[in-house]
This record gives sequence, structure tokens and C-alpha cells, in this order.
Amino acid sequence: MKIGIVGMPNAGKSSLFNALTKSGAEAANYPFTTIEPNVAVVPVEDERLKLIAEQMGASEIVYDHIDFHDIAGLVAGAHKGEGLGNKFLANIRETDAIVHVVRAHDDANIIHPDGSVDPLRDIETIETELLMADLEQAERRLERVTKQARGGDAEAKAEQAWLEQLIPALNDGRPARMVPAPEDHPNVVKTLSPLTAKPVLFVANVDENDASGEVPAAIAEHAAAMGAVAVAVSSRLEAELVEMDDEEASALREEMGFAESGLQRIAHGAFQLLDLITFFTVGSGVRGQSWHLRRGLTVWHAAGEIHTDIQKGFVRAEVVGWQELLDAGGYSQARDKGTLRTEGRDYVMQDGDVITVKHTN
Ligand SMILES: Nc1ncnc2c1ncn2[C@@H]1O[C@H](COP(=O)(O)OP(=O)(O)OP(=O)(O)O)[C@@H](O)[C@H]1O
Ligand SMILES: [Mg+2]
Repeated sequence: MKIGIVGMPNAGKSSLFNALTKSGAEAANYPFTTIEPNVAVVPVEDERLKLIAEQMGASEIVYDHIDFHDIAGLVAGAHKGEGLGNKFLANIRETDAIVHVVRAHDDANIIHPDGSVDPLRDIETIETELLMADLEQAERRLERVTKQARGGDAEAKAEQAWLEQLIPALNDGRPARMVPAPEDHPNVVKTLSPLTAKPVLFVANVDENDASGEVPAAIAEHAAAMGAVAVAVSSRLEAELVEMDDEEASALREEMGFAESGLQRIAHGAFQLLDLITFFTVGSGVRGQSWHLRRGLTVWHAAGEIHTDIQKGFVRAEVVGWQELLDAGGYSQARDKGTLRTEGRDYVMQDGDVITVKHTN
């Protein structure tokens, strides 16, 4: 999963990104060796995997991860190519979701580009840039598909009709996610890949003393109205915590009154935002791994997350809930108890399922 970090200049993006990078780099059994400088790979920790991996005697634990992309600061006018505008926009087009960092701390030492702290104004500035960028893209696309539609192409006609609804909506300040794609041509959204169709996770970058507290009301209300998710984190505090050793950091966290690291709050917020479920693969002497999948998809899709070859050769899957596996004490005991079942490709995955895919090749 790819997530782009956006926000006003000086909002706290890089501090957050650095904290994310360090937390990922320090995690054990990190499955990748090279990391691009602007990509932070963050494992999503999961207690359930720890328990079953230990019981099954797995060789190691590999958590699923989220890739956060630090995207250069967005300035007003980015859609016109000002600053790093165009490159910035091309970068976020490729992501699954957006983390929008909003300055909510009052530290007078930190300059605000507009001279005062006003989270809603800042959110609006960024959202306007995203809307304008989509608008330009949509207008350009409309010119093209209008020509194709004249030739009688049904897909082009459907896309044209959609764009003709989308453009006035964007002009009115309504995001693309509010303009549903034509039912028989859902791909038109993917083709345009509008920024304002992406789900948004707001990170309220709060004062260190508020880091355990609530999301400021103005941001929480705005997020709720958009159908977005919001979490409160102090970017600077998180950047400081990753510099400490684990014990020191958790002692400090406890003292400040929050159990989960701000970074894990963000990772879990992203899961909630994208409506993902977690499933596991585990065995004796092999890796225990966690994976994610959109809710409502099947075990065949799950197989594709593991490997395209496993999906291609899919025959059937053995499925057991993580708790049932733990209770039974192993796969064969779970089979005897009837909690481990054999399922076909249309089985809809449930959060916490442990699967073994039987496949050809
Ligand atoms: N919660 C916070 N409280 C106080 N200061 C903070 C907080 N978060 C970040 N800062 C400080 O704000 C400054 C800007 O932070 P940072 O460099 O992370 O912003 P940025 O969004 O990456 O900026 P740019 O757009 O210029 O790249 C830094 O000095 C950082 O230490
Ligand atoms: Mg920065």
C-alpha cells in the first residue's frame, strides 16, 4: 500500500516522515534491503500474528507494511507547476491514499507561511490545490475523449458523460469522490486517477502536551464531514521518540498517557480508512506473515496478495480463524475439531483468517 504525505510548508511532514522511516528501519526482519530516500516502509504490528507464529514455531515474523512517500511541500499554485508542483502532483496520483498533515500546534518558534495558525484555512488551501489539479487534468482528458466519443466508442461516451458531471462539481469545490463513476464503466476513475477521489487520513500535528489527547474539534468535524479519518500526533515528539531506545520511549509514552505509538496510530488509521482486513500465513519453520486485503474480497484475491503464481494455480484453500488455530494448538488439531475448513475460490475472507493455499505449479 502506498500513501502520500501532503501538507502546507512547515506543517511537520518531514519530522513525521523521519519518525516513520526510523521506526521501519529498526523493525526486525524487515523484508527489503533497499529503501528509496523518500519512502518510509512501516510495518503494521499485530499481536495476533505474534501469538500464532510463536505457537506454530515459525522461523520469523514478517508484518505487512505501508509505504509512506514524502512528497515535496505543496504551495499555492502547485497545480500550475509552481515550485515542485507538477512533480508533486504526479507523485500523489500513484498513491492509494493521502495523509494530510495539518499544523495544530502553537509553537511560536516555528514560522507559519501564512503568519498564523489556522488549521481549517490550511486544509482548505491544500484541498483547493488538489481540486484545481484535478480540474486541469479532467478538462484535458475531456478534450481527448470527446474526439473518441465522436467515433462512437461506448467507453469514451461514458467517460465523456462522467467528465461533464465531474468538471462542474470540481468547479464548485466538490471532490471527485462525490461524483460516482458510471456503473458499467468504473474504470474511468482509474484512468483519470483524480487526487480528490483518494481517501484522506488527517494527521493533526498537535503540541507535545496534547499528543495523547483528542483531535482538535475543527479538524475532527471537517474530517467527519468528508468521510475521512483523523488522528492526533505530535510530529516532533514522534521524531524524538524514535531516537530513544525502546524502553526509554515506552516509559515516556506511558508517562504521557498513550500506549500506542503515534506511528502505529497512523498505520491503523490508514487500515481503517481503506477498509482493509488482515489475514495471516504461518507454518512450522517458515515465515509467519500478515497481509492486507480490502474487505469483501475472496480467498482467491488473498492468494494474489501472496503471489500471482499462487493465484494463477489456485486449487483450494485451508482456512481457520487465528483464535481457533491458537485454541486447537495446530492445523491438524484444528481440522479434527472442524474449525479448519477447505474453501473454494469464492470464499469471502474474514479479518484474522489464517490460510494455506493449495496450488498447482
Ligand atoms: N508538534 C510540533 N510542535 C512543535 N514543533 C513542531 C511540531 N512538529 C514539527 N515541528 C517543527 O516544525 C518545523 C517544521 O517541521 P518539518 O520540517 O517536519 O515540516 P515540513 O512540513 O516537512 O516542512 P517543508 O514543507 O518545509 O518540508 C521543524 O522545526 C519541526 O521541529
Ligand atoms: Mg519537509
